[in-house]
Amino acid sequence: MGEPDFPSFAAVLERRLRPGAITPLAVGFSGGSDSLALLRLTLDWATPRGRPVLALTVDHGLNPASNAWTADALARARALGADARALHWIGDKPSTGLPAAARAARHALLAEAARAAGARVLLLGHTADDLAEAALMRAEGSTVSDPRDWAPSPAWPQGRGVFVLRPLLGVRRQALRAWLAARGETWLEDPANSDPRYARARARVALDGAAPPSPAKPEVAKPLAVEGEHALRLPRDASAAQVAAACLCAAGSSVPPRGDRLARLVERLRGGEAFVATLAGARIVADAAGALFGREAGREGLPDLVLAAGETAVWDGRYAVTATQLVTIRALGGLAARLPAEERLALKNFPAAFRPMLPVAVDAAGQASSPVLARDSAVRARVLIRERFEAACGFIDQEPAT
Ligand SMILES: Nc1ncnc2c1ncn2[C@@H]1O[C@H](COP(=O)(O)OP(=O)(O)OP(=O)(O)O)[C@@H](O)[C@H]1O
Repeated sequence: MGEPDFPSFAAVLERRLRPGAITPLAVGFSGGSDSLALLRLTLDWATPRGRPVLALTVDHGLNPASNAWTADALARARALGADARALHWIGDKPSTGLPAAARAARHALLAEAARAAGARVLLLGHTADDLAEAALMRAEGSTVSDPRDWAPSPAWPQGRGVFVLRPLLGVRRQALRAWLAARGETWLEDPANSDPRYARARARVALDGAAPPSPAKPEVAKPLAVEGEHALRLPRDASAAQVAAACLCAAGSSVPPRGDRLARLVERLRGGEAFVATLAGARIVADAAGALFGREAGREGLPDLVLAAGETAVWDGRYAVTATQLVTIRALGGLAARLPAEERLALKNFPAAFRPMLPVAVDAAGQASSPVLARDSAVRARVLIRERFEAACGFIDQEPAT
C-alpha cells in the first residue's frame, strides 16, 4: 500500500477504525479544499481495504448557486470513485444564529444519512487551522469548542450510534491545498468563509500566515463505575463532564447543562448531603450510595408518539421503539393500573421516582403494555441511555461493530 501521503491521517484511521470492517465510511464533502483532500485520502486508504466510501454533501440552500455546487460535488466524488448523495436543509431558516442552525441541521442530516447507509463513522475535514480558529473565536467571546478527533455525533437522536472522526486535525490547510494543487485539483471557495459578518471568517483572516497551531491533545477517558440502564448511577465524585453527560443522556435531550447550575450540582454531589435536584430535564437523586440520574417529567409531561406497524422511531431521546402494530408510545405515569399483572410486578424493580417516565405502548383498543417490562411485547424498545453515556464520556474509542 506504500507510504501514505499524510502519515498522521493514516495513523488516526488505523487507530479509530475497526480492523477488517467492510461497512461504508461516510465523508462530509462540501466541495471545499479540506473535505476534497479528506475524500481523496479516505479513498486512497479505504479502497485497498475493501471499504466503500460514501460522500455526503449538504445543500444548505443559503446561496443561489448552492444547487450547482452540490451537483458539482456529487459529480466530483463519483469521478474519484466514491458513492455520493446530496442532502437538503429544508424548512425555515432563522434570521439570527444562522451559522449555528446550519451546523445543527448539517450534523443531523449527515448523521442520519450515514446511519441509513450502515456507516458507524462519519469523517469530517477539520484541520489544524480550525483548531486555531476555534481558539481565536473563544478569545473573541464565542462559545465554540475545539473540534475533537473522535467524538459521538452531536446530533441527537439522528446521530445515535454514529461517531465523527476528524483525521486532519494535525495538518495545516495550506499543506492540503498544496497537495491538491500538485494533483491538478481545484475546489470550491464558499464566499461565507470570507464574509466578515461571521466570527469564523474573521478568525480565518486574523490567522492567515500565523505560526502552526499546536496539535490537539489526545483525550484520556477516566474510568468510572457507572450502573443502570434506564437511570444512571454514578459515584458522587464523577467529573463535571460526566455529570453533564449523565444529565443529557438520562433526560434524552440534546443540550447538555453547562455553567453555574452544573457547577453547583457537582459541588453538592462532592459535599455528600442527600438531596433531590433537577437539571436540564434530568432528576438527580443523591444519597450515600451515589447519584442516580433519571428523566424528570417536567411541567409539560412527556411526548406521545404514534407508530405504524413496522415503524421505528426514538421516543423522548431515550428509547428506540419498533412497533409491530399501530400503537401510541406514551409515558407510563397514570397508566400503571392498566398494565397486565406481570408487568405491574416487574415495575417494582424500578426506582419509584423514575417509573412514570418509562415508555408504555397503548394499542387501538386502549390496551397498555410497556416494552421495557413485558417479556413478549408487540413493541420492541432499545434503551439508548447507557450506550449514549459511554460514547459521550469517551469510553468507546474505536468504531463499534454494527
Ligand atoms: N455542506 C457540507 N456538506 C457536507 N459536509 C460538510 C459541509 N460543510 C462542512 N462539511 C464538513 O465539515 C467539515 C468542517 O467544515 P466547516 O469548518 O465549514 O464546518 P464547521 O461549522 O466549522 O464544523 P463544526 O461542525 O465542527 O462546527 C468539512 O471539512 C466537511 O467535512
